[in-house]
Amino acid sequence: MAQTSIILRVELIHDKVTFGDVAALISKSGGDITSIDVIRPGKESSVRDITVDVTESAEGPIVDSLKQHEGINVINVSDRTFLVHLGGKIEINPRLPIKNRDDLSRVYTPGVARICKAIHEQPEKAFSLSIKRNTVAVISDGTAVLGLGDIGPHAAAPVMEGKAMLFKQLAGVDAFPICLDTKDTEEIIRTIKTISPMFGGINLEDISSPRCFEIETRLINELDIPVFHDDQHGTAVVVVAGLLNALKVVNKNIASIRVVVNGIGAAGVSICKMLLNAGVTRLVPIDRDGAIVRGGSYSQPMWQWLAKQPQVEANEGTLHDLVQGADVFIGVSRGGVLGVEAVKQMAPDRIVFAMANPNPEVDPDEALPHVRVLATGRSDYPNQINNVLVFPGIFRGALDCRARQINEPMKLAAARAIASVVSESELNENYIIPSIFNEQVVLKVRHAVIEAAILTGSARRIPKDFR
Ligand SMILES: NC(=O)c1ccc[n+]([C@@H]2O[C@H](COP(=O)([O-])OP(=O)(O)OC[C@H]3O[C@@H](n4cnc5c(N)ncnc54)[C@H](O)[C@@H]3O)[C@@H](O)[C@H]2O)c1
Ligand SMILES: O=C(O)C[C@H](O)C(=O)O
Ligand SMILES: [Mg+2]
Repeated sequence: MAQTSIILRVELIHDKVTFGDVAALISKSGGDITSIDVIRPGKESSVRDITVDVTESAEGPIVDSLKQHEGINVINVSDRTFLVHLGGKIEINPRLPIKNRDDLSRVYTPGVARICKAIHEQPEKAFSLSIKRNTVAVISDGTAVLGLGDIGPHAAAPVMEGKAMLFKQLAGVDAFPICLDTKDTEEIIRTIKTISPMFGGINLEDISSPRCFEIETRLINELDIPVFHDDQHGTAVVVVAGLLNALKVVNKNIASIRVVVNGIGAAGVSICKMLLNAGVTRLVPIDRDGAIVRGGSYSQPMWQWLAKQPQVEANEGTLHDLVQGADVFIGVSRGGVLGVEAVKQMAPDRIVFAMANPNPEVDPDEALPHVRVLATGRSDYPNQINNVLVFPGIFRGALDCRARQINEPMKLAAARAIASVVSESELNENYIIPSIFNEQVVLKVRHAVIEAAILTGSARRIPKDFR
């Protein structure tokens, strides 16, 4: 259940109600008071702001119970999550002020014309004389937004703005959110190619499968800047990083574990591929109609590819049948599809990565007593496996070395770099993956990505610290 935080502004009539009564009502309806501010003290009545952590479903009952109580006047209810979204979360700022005519004639006509001509003569100068070198487009069509599904381009915007904030804060990358009002593969490809001149990289986001595979492959081939579908590869990189460390905690070898991946969409396909590259020998990919089995026949090219891999199991069945005896469950499907009873059927020292957002495949509180290592995509539990550990550092590295593409060796290097941020002595069940606020993450990912880009010939420039 999604957790939120609300601020209740209430007036208390003192001869009818005490603050203790208010606190009891809130707590009885499932709210957790985190702070209280007195806005207006008074003898007969007072006004307070009460900040309360609630699940979305508890918000209504709390407000109703307060309203129904004599002596409590609910003046306002504001949701802190809504408040931070008022007016959007990012803005564009000039890098220098225009203070006089002289400045004006340099940044604008006539001065700017010389810069235009220079770029016209040598197009690669766009990287040094425009925002291109540090700017990434975060592009979605709104069809697979978090685990919310096809909610359209307008509703997708807050996620893309959030990614842009993270790009800037964590890696200094200027990212611009773009939501396209089309689901047509060709139109998406054409549009992205058309707007690409301003950008040094393209981060595709929340585009549903299987269209995301063709869109990404075509753009990689047709553009000379890196194109990276975050939900595929960002997720796969962070999953592999987390799994490498989780296996150390439970003392199991990657070559001997049996791994169930549930949800073979954008994230699931890329995770399966990367797991095979990392050495998994027993893989059970499952989508909503059951397992994708070795030797099976599927219309989706990526599923057909999986059906040809020798490490993919041949047994048909549902998630609940096949999760029995598994060492690892990785969910990138939908909230709540794995009950805790199924978790109990897994092998001892089980590892569960329930990564559907915003609600994981299994309730973390229910699963925790029954697993050795649990990770989710959320920030309110330990072991947050989220692609935010990947995209800022990968693009920082790719932009700094002007990479043509973000290739497999660059992704693997990123996974190892993330895993390495957690030292052997720090590693434990609740700490398999570094915090996104750990500054080592972007630094190490950037470094590893540039090194791999240089070695594989993807880099078009050697950054100063590598010369
Ligand atoms: N934590 C992270 O960093 C992270 C990253 C990417 C995606 N995700 C989450 O993973 C989920 C999938 O994202 P995506 O971009 O791959 O979406 P997607 O739409 O490309 O893929 C989802 C897949 O799950 C399948 N599915 C749906 N219900 C299922 C069920 N009951 N059992 C098995 N499979 C089922 C769909 O058929 C589809 O193939 C979302 O909830 C998303 O928020 C998390
Ligand atoms: O946006 C996130 O938090 C992770 C991921 O990109 C997702 O789509 O769920
Ligand atoms: Mg996403």
